[in-house]
Amino acid sequence: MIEATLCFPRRDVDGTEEVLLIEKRRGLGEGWYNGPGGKLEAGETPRECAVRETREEVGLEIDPADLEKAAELDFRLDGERHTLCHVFRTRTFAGEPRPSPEARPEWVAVEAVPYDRMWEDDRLWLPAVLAGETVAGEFRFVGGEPLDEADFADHALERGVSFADER
Ligand SMILES: Nc1[nH]c(=O)nc2c1ncn2[C@H]1C[C@H](O)[C@@H](COP(=O)(O)OP(=O)(O)OP(=O)(O)O)O1
Repeated sequence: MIEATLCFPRRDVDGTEEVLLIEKRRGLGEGWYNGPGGKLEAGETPRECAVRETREEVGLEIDPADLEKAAELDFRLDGERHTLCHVFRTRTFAGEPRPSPEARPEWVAVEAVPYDRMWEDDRLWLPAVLAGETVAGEFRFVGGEPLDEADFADHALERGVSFADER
């Protein structure tokens, strides 16, 4: 099973709530919008991975302590656990987003998140994450690798979960 992260930086511009998304330029979900993120490296905690991936992909610096854990997503493919994704959000970061070979960053109004250009599961959990809730979800795909070409089948979502035991 792969362990991965997603990070959603937030800001308020003259009363409009925005979230930093990326258009992914390569890898899983290429061509779709998502948060910065990626796979854990050996010895890394999810929090450390989210900080590193956000730095590598869009150039923002985040103190790991400023990340708030928002979700745990269990992506299953053909009945097997495929990817466990840890989702974080933060309003505290340094720097200006810049593009990289992996990602083209874009500040988007929370009211205008392009769900039709994202993973099909995102519309089920991202609104809650952007509303400040905590969620745990299981999302089942069928049809074989790669995950981003499989068919989304069904899901279960729990709200108001506690991540107190986060490593
Ligand atoms: N169903 C899904 N919905 C979603 O929103 N994000 C998903 C997802 N399944 C995987 N992801 C995200 C989690 C993680 O941020 C990313 C993993 O993609 P990659 O394998 O391309 O990782 P990396 O960006 O680390 O790539 P490498 O640099 O090649 O390791 O995709």
